Amino acid sequence: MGTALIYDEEMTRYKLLWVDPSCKIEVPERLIVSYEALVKSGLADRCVSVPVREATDADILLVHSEEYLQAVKTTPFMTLEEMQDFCAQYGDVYFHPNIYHCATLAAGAALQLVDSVMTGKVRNGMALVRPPGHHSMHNAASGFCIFNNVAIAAQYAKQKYGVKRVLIVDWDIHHGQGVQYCFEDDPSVLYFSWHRYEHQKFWPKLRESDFDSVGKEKGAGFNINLPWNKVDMQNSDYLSIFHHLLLPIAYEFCPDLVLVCAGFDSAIGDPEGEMCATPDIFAHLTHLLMNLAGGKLCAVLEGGYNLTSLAQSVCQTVQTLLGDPPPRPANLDGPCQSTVESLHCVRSTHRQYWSCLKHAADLPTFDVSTKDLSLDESLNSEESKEEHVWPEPPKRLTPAIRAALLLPDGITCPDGCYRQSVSECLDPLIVTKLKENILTDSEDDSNALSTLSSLIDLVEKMEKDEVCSGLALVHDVSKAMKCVVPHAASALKNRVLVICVGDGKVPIHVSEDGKVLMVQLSNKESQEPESRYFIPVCLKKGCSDVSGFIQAILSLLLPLGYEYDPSLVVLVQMSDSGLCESMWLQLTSLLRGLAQGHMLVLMQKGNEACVSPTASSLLGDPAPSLGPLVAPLPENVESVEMLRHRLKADWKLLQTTAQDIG
Ligand SMILES: COCC(O)(O)CCCCCNCCCN
Ligand SMILES: [Zn+2]
Repeated sequence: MGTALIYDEEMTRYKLLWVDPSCKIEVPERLIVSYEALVKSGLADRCVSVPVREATDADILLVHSEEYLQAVKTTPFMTLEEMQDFCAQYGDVYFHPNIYHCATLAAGAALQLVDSVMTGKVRNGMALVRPPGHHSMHNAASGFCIFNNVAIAAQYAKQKYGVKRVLIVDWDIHHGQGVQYCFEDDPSVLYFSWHRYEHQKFWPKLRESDFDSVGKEKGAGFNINLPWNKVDMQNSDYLSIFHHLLLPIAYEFCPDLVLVCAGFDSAIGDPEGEMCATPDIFAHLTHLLMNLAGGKLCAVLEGGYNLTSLAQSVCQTVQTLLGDPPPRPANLDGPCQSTVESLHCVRSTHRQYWSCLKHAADLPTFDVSTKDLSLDESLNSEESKEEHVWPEPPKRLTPAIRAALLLPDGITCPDGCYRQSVSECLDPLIVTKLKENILTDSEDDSNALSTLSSLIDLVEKMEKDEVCSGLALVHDVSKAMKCVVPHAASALKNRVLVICVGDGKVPIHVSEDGKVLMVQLSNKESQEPESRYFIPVCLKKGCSDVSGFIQAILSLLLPLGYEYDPSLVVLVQMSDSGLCESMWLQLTSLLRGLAQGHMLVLMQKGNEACVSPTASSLLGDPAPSLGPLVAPLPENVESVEMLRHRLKADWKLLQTTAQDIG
């Protein structure tokens, strides 16, 4: 199934007709440069083009009042003065004779996207729309928004498709107060928004945008606000919030549909956001959401005012929706102090609502609301705002072969995958190396020899970007590891992240040089690790504690993986991994976000049934939903937390509390 792209140039046909400094950034070119970048990059052609439609009155009345709709309907017939008077009652929004029509198309586009995804016509999609939506309220326009496109889409999905749970992720840099108000008491819609806040000094300057607005009555816990109290936030800050706040709750909530208020004013260069996160981060944010709801994800454009970073960010998002692995995240750092404070506050505030946060620390004792008087922001006047420059996002080449499989005879190769032939012509150099290090002389049977040298051949194709990912079903995964890992680590620029799932003994000694980072997920008592680069994660009852396992992945393994930034991931399914298939597929899919998708999966013969589903993960298909999660086993939470506490000095992306940051 493909990716829908919804765009209609009619939505470029309105603009600001008078002088208003607060509205001048919302220009038609925003849509034009975004669409043109998708066309120029060839991404538009890879999408399924879906037409817009006009939202009906009934659609709009799902969120807005009759009188508000009627009032907006009169604007096309207003004089300029009447329009300006009409705007004066709202904040930071302008009207135009054609804006009502465009607003019905923007809302209609979001509904077309929901229809396309919910009917299975496409897997996911993006709608490029204006006017944006997340500020508009039941009775009022606000912040360039007329109708709340995403809120209408959520109500529509519930009403028309009986969707039980909708997750709305709002990565726009402004708080979508309109969405918050709409679903405040509704436990079927989980609204997550991060937003520039600066202790209520930044627009829309609302007290209810702070982290303690958790929702009301039945909706308590289903509204999550992450305030950015400083600017210049970076990729590490954004990833930390996803790993330690949004994703654990999202997996526990287990949505049937994910809607994204995809505003790109949170990208570097934007005059509103003044953040430093680079456009490629949106590939990772998208990727990290794509394994929820079985991949049913609808992204709807909100803000984004730097035409360069907007266009780049839109392309990063769409390319990931198409299944291409994200680019390697450039030089991640840890989250900054302000981020960790906000993270700490939100986690402890939501602890009572979400079992994944039960272990979260208490609210910090120090007064988090200390205005940072040291650097008076007002000094930060126009002149001193240096022009941000950033490199073009890395070319995300899509290797000719997305997944190459090395399978024993008799096992069919799943569709879309390339069968790695067991090489006949063995490279004598490799043969000797194998004989010396791996094969005991007794069994230098040609079969093992050819399998292992084919494995090496596969890894080399991955290094040359001829192949994106690989899967090998072998007799002995330990031997395969001993053959592949040292070989891959020996290449100069390589860093190899090895994840072993299962209780077998890891057959590789991990040196301190950092070329290999080994993580073993098993139910073996966690002994003291031999080296800084061997991390044993002990999960009782194997991996049947699904929520304990997903917690370990999201708040331990992924932060480690992103910070380590490997060039290759080797994922080993030891014989007795005891992992349920859907958990295994979530792990495979999530790890694809690393190493630009260069992942080699080693599976023990006997797990034939798992080959095809794993291959579809390697092809970019979303993993099936895990279903609603119960509380993780306390002893698993305990062991993961202890490990995290021990490792966070070395691995800064593991920090979640103000104390952590030291
Ligand atoms: C939902 O639309 C996307 C948006 O959130 O970006 C709208 C932002 C309105 C920002 C209003 N203040 C502008 C001050 C100009 N310096
Ligand atoms: Zn915005």
